[in-house]
Amino acid sequence: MDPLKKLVHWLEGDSQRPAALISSKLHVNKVDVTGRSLVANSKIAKNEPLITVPHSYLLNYVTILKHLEKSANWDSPINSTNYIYVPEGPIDPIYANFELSKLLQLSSFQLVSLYLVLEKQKPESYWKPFIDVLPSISELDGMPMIWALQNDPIFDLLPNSIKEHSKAQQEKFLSDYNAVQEFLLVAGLDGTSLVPQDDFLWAWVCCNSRCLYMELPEILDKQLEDNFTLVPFVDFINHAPEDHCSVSISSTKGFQVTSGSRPYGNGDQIFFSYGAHSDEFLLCEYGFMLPPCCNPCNSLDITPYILKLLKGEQSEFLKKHNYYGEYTLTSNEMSFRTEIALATLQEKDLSKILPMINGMSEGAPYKKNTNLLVEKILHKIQAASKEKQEELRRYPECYRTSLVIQAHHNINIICDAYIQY
Ligand SMILES: C[S@@+](CC[C@H](N)C(=O)[O-])C[C@H]1O[C@@H](n2cnc3c(N)ncnc32)[C@H](O)[C@@H]1O
Repeated sequence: MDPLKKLVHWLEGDSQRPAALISSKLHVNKVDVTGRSLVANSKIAKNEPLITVPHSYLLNYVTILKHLEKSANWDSPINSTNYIYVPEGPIDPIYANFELSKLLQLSSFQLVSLYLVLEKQKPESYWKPFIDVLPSISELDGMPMIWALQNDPIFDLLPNSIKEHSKAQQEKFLSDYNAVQEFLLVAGLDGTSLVPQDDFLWAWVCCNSRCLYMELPEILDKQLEDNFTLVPFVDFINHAPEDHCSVSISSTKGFQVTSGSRPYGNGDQIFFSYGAHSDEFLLCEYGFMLPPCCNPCNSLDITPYILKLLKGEQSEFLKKHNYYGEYTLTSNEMSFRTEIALATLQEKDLSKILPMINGMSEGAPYKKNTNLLVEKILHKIQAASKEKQEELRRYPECYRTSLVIQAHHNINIICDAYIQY
């Protein structure tokens, strides 16, 4: 049976497992570039229920603890999880080694990724229908952090801000991998053969690109970023900048999707917004960008260029007033932080900047030089971007090079909005 049909069959439940609800008006489409997507196959009204996935099919810290307790000599610290179905079956000798106190030190990313890798190795996992439809690592090849981990020279030709973002992700990934290896070592297991780095990378990027917000019980004492779950079928919904359908989680029913504030016609794709994200963010975290000129959240970070120009006293002033760093521009406007920093650069008497910070002055005397400074910085950025694009021509065209070109194109659109030719 086709993996997608197996997933739907699994979600239909049986005499023991609850049933998910998937509207017959939804169809899963498979396109090369955007992967799978959900499409309406007949008219859908406003606020129509489309999908409900019970907790028994959600993969997160809570459900994993419930599955692991079967093989361990401890009970999950989360009370009243009887609503989560766990199949009968033999004890797993690997999970039997897991100590609760050590397990609870793992973050959501660490635990869910570890569990995905171990369950993927089992021919009979309860989660198999879900795991079999998760994307392969090659389907997530748009994520530059993967290029960096593979030492692909094309990574270097990306704009600096994307490189910085990806390097931070890479560090987080490696630190999560080390934490999991440490956990397995303490459990007396051979971590590197049980969880090879490439397998962990697959699981980690699946979590990163498919996680949906779900608050974890307070007793787990986790960080904000740990509050996520994976949700089969709902994770086929692609991103659009404006909200289409609405998603929510109920403690009794599970994860729910309704059509939201607009109706759909036959053939319309169902989207929801992953957040107000720029193409740079979408590329780093999800491995894609919106079509050129379609992303209203795109901005250009000129922080390093401004920081280089600031004198000690000016930096101290900006730090004192919480205006140090995060200087951005969109094609329509420069951020207020950027305006303050550029005015500070021009002023000897820094007390004169305070009325601007307090909203009592628009800073008119600084505007002309501010625009000149911005132009100068953007010329430098454009020159660096041009150099990288020329270097890129030495490489054969491929998906990665097309993404690098678009990333530079996005920069040029913003530069062109400010530079007088
Ligand atoms: C939650 S999944 C959505 C379903 C996914 N397309 C699939 O095949 O399973 C998120 C991934 O879908 C892709 N994606 C989401 N929205 C997209 C969009 N607007 N354009 C292109 N790819 C998109 C990206 O690969 C992203 O990492």
